[in-house]
Amino acid sequence: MSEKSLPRLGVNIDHIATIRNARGGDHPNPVAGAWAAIQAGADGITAHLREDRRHMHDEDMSRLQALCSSENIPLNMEMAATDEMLAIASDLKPHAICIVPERREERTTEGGLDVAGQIETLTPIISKLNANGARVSLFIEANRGQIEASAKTDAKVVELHTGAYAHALDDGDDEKANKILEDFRGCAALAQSLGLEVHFGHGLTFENVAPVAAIPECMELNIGHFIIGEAVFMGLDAAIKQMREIVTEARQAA
Ligand SMILES: CC(=O)[C@@H](O)[C@H](O)COP(=O)(O)O
Ligand SMILES: NCC(=O)COP(=O)(O)O
Repeated sequence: MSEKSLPRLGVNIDHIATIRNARGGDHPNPVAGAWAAIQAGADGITAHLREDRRHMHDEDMSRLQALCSSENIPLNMEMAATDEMLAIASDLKPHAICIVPERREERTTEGGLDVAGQIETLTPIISKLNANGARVSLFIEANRGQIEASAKTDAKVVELHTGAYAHALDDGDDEKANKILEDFRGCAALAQSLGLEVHFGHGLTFENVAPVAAIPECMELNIGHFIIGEAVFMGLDAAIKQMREIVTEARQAA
């Protein structure tokens, strides 16, 4: 079988900071976690600086950027489209920025960004981030209207939110999960045809990642909560390597 291009594996280290913050000290340190993830073969580090700073803190982001640039590994900063975050990102200059929706009261990122409904406010922010040297992605649901709107901005990438797919499988609703996978395939092809690179992320696990990794347009997967949780049982190195193995096998078999 000929070698197929493999999706990059971005490891999201937010929830190392969640554990650290439970006690307010410095352990476990997310930057040390990022270093360990890089040693285990992560292709990139993803970190979400939330407006409420529930996990990553500003100084974590500066230290992550220093680590990633010295290791020559891309840092993907997730952020809301606010003036505060734009100013931080402009100083930090990470390799990539993923603009995500944020609701202060939410438990996690519960949906995709409404690019179609906010195109006027998002476009100048994306342009400023681009001018600052970042590759900008938009975290959206697999919806054709959102993809078409994303292509009208200066963003180079869309990351399709896999949360609803993961929840459908958790609920045993295979029919719904399969329908969402069909949407992923159609939307990934549409996005690529419009010149957008396609990433996927949120709620991905050893159990559910394979069909997503098999989508030929998928260039990057961003996975955090499950890998960090699984590291409690098998170690971070083994969890990342196992995820990489599943992703590679899925893509090679596609
Ligand atoms: C956008 C996204 O999906 C990530 O930010 C990730 O889920 C981080 O964890 P929380 O959503 O729990 O902050
Ligand atoms: N953009 C999604 C991400 O970075 C990781 O999401 P999760 O695996 O923590 O749910």
